[in-house]
Amino acid sequence: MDRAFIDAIPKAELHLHIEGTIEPDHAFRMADRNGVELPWAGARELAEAYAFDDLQSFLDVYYAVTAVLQTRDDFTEIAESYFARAARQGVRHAEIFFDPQSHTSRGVDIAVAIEGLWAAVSASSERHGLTSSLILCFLRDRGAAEASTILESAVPFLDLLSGVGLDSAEVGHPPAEFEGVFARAAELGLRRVAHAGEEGPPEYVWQALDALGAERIDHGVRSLEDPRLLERLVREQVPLTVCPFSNVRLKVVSDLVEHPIERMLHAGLLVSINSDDPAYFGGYVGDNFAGLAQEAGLDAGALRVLAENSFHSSFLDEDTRARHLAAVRDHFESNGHHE
Ligand code: HPA
Ligand SMILES: [Zn+2]
Repeated sequence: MDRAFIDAIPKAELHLHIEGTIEPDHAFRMADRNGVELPWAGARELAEAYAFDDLQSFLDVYYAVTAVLQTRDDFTEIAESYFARAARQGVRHAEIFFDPQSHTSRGVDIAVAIEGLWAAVSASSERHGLTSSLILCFLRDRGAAEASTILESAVPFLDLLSGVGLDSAEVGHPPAEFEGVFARAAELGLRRVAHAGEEGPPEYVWQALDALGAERIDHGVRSLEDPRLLERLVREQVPLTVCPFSNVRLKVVSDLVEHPIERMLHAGLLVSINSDDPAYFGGYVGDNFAGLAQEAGLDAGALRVLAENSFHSSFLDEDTRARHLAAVRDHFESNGHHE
């Protein structure tokens, strides 16, 4: 399969942290413009810091770089750059995460983040040919009380949000602690997703489903360790948004060849492929698809199912989903990759 064919597969991206799309050179351009001192000498030194041992070692760099984001335009600009790159790799719909606490904790108002991102989201269809929406994530290591405060501060912007999520350092911060916050989010009409089973145990996936009412699990790769959980995820067709490059870079798996994505597909799980933090983990969603094809040997049939799953896992309405699924079918059939 050639790269152009892979990039042209219509895809939805459902696990993408917008703060994880700031490329090193862009970070330094914004830092210079805003008079922010980054703790690296330049873009090359920053890129060299992208050798991670685990989730926490990545998060330390990721939060440090968010300091460059100061104005509405900065937020608009990073979302614009992401949409431009994503569109070139076949993304037709993106449900993007943002971490407001990483901004409010530095004195940047939540309105700056949401309004800045919204300017790009609301224009993404016209400018980049892809639809998009915003999912507000709570930083689980900052606790439930702060999550409640941030959720209430987002209420004036409810129309600009599609859902809430849960991210940041997983181990030691079980989903059940956020039961009340997620219940309130549901009451506000927001969709619910949660990171679970990345570094944390299968028990956290159970909690995300049962205590939080999560409609999608972000990562969830450790679910394979629990046969009862696996059976439930298959039976209920709970979407798992898997991020292969991220899993390799954060040492959740040793390399792409060892990645369990094919096992997950064969088990009947509703898995999709996503880039997580593409500026940090070696590539965007098309790069993840291409990596799996080249290194892990995934064939056209597998890539097709993964692309279809991305739309099945999205919060798009039925008609829109059906339109995207027809585009996936046309892509494979008109290019001679019949199953
Ligand atoms: O992969 C992730 N896991 C948890 N928190 C995150 N914040 C950005 N990326 C991640
Ligand atoms: Zn993530």
